Amino acid sequence: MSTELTLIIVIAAVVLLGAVVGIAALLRGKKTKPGTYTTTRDADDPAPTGPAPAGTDDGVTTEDERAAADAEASVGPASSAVLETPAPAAGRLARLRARLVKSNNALGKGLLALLSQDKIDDDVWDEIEETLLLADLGAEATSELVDRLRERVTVEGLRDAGAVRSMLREELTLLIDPTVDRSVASERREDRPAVVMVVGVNGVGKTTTIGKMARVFVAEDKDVLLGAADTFRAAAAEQLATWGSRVGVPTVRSFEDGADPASVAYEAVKSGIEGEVDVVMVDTAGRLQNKVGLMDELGKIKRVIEKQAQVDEVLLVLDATTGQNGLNQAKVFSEAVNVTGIVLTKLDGTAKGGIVVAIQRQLGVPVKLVGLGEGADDLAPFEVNDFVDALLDG
Ligand SMILES: Nc1nc2c(ncn2[C@@H]2O[C@H](COP(=O)(O)OP(=O)(O)OP(=O)(O)O)[C@@H](O)[C@H]2O)c(=O)[nH]1
Repeated sequence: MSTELTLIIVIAAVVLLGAVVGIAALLRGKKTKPGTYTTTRDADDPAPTGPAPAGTDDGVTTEDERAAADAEASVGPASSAVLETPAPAAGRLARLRARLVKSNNALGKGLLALLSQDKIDDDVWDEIEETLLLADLGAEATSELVDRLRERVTVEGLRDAGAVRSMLREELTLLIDPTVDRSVASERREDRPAVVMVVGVNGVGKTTTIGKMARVFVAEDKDVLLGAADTFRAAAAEQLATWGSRVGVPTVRSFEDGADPASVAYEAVKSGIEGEVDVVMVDTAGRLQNKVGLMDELGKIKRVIEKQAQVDEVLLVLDATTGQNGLNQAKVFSEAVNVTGIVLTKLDGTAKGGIVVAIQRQLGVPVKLVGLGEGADDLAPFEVNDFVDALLDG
């Protein structure tokens, strides 16, 4: 073979290889613009930044527009030297069951013992009722459950311990309602990320919950972005950014004292749209000078976000140990923003697991997630069957 022919073959081979690599790259597609991160999980990804957005003329108040235009949020640290690998979310409630069992022995064991007695007279029914009320089930659900159990005991007669257990399991399951959709919006809709706002009074565990949820989404291989719109408490943004950086999730925050929370929320969602992430989670303040101010602020944050994307989920975080007080808070919040789900935290620290039932029934909003400890992965999707099992099998 002549040298020229060999040269031609080599050149042709190089051109062919280049074409194949080029086509492969095109086929793989590009999710984000150059300069923005392609996944939140690469430690060396540059964080997205962008100019402050301008207000729009779609009928939202001037104040809201100014909030959007004044945004000066910036992205906090997105990388950490060693990224943690969060535990998968599936089956977490079952895995964390011991935490519930420990705190809810009184409810499950108490009911089983009472219902397994040879003779269930009025005094026993009173005790059953008291046990349920003490577990924070609420008056309405308690009387409904007692009526149902009385009817069944009368019709079906007294049974052995196994039968009593399965009767209780059936009735508690019905009460908590296994048919309710408890999924949390975390899928992109057309060209927008899912937007999740997290609200609740201070100290209930909002920031911690967002951090834990970010880990759940990362475990599901989703791109996540956090927005630190709790500008009331200076350390809150730092706390949120730290949670994010542990799993390579960036946080949009403002370094300005007392920055407008709506601006930060706007910037976060804008970055999320530009970076084509799957889900943006916005943390909010739980404390302001007064209740009216807080509620106004939450409404404003939501309206400002909605200039660019629908708010798919408003999660209200409630501390399970606060009982009835938590319910009163919930009512106030649901007047300000349309709450779509409850995260019940600190369920590991209370024997009052019945609050799950009371909250759902009184608010008409499902419990979607439960916090079962301070650990990074101590948050579980709420599963009715696992929850009832934990109550009864302690
Ligand atoms: N035992 C237990 N502790 C929890 C749980 N969730 C949160 N906590 C703790 O509750 C405390 C308050 O949590 P934060 O996330 O700071 O609360 P926050 O609602 O963001 O508070 P503000 O930013 O002041 O509004 C922290 O010490 C958390 O570790 C849980 O499920 N179980």
